[in-house]
Amino acid sequence: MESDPDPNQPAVDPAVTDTAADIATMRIRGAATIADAAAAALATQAERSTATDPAAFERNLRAGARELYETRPTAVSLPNALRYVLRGVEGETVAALRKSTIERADTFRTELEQAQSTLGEIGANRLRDGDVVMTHCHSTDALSCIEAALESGTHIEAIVKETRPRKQGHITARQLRELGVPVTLIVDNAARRYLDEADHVLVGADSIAADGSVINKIGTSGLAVNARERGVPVMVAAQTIKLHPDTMTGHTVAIEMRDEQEVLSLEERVEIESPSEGAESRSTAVDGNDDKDSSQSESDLTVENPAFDVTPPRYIDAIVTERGQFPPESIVTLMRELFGETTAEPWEECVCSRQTDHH
Ligand SMILES: O=P(O)(O)OC[C@H]1O[C@H](OP(=O)(O)O)[C@H](O)[C@@H]1O
Repeated sequence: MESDPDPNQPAVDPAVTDTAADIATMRIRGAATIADAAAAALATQAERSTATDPAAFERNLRAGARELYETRPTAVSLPNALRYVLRGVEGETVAALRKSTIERADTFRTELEQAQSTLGEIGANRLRDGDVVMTHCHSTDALSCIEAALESGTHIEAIVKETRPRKQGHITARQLRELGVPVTLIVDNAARRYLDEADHVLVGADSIAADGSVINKIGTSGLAVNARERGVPVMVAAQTIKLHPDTMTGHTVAIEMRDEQEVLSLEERVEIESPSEGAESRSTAVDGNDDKDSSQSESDLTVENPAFDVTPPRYIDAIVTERGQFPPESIVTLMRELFGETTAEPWEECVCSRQTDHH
């Protein structure tokens, strides 16, 4: 086994860096899936760490956790997963620390899967035979409710919102069709019209704040307001790993702003800004020509691409978790029970950090 080249600068394993890149670029996406991948990456970091002493091992692990944490800011399942794993790291030797990290990550992943399936069974109780469910984005927690309903013989149909700009609605449509659910795919702007045909709005969550606000894919809040106006109940399917502990102490949830090119390609930007310049300027822009890049930065055409929005609790009928169904206003009691007063950053949680503090 190689020795650690520089124990003061622990190397993050390339597989962890790859997972972080996949999360940042959304090849790995969805709050629960991100949490699962982050826990798996920490186990990989532990498994492959070349550290020869406990302090170096701990630095390795914390560096990996930090790299994963810094990928996307909104889904709290990511820091909650890192915190869960790091809290279970214990032992006096590298071998013991490694073993406990891997076991803790495995436990986390198993519990995540179990929580989703329990949540699904609870959520399915809200769905009646023949109900039509309108979905937004793609949520494995929301789909778990539909899957459980189908398993108990309940017939469900779905109206699936496309979900611009990344069209995660296509993933939802594909998975629902695989389950045999009749699907009507609509553009986001058609949602209010089709609410007349829906019995439920069913969405997931990236984070849930202490006041019961739900942070989910951009467009959720408008959908919920329209659903309230049309008398369609809004159900949020969210494992407790989506509860955001920092909001108990007054912090707000950061809303991720993503790249403008998810909304407007460079070519489309040129079409808007200089339609008369024709194909030549389009191709230089697409090639990433430096002059074009600098003119873009000086442009007065601004594209904003927030990935999430906040739905106030008054527009939500129920938050369904693996611990039961809650009115949004009462979710804080569950948060206190589960998290206590936790506010530390996930990489500060590692038990062995106490050892490095003395150095
Ligand atoms: O954990 P599950 O229920 O799978 O997904 C929860 C939420 O994560 C997704 O975010 P993104 O597509 O990663 O930006 C959507 O906002 C979805 O509702």
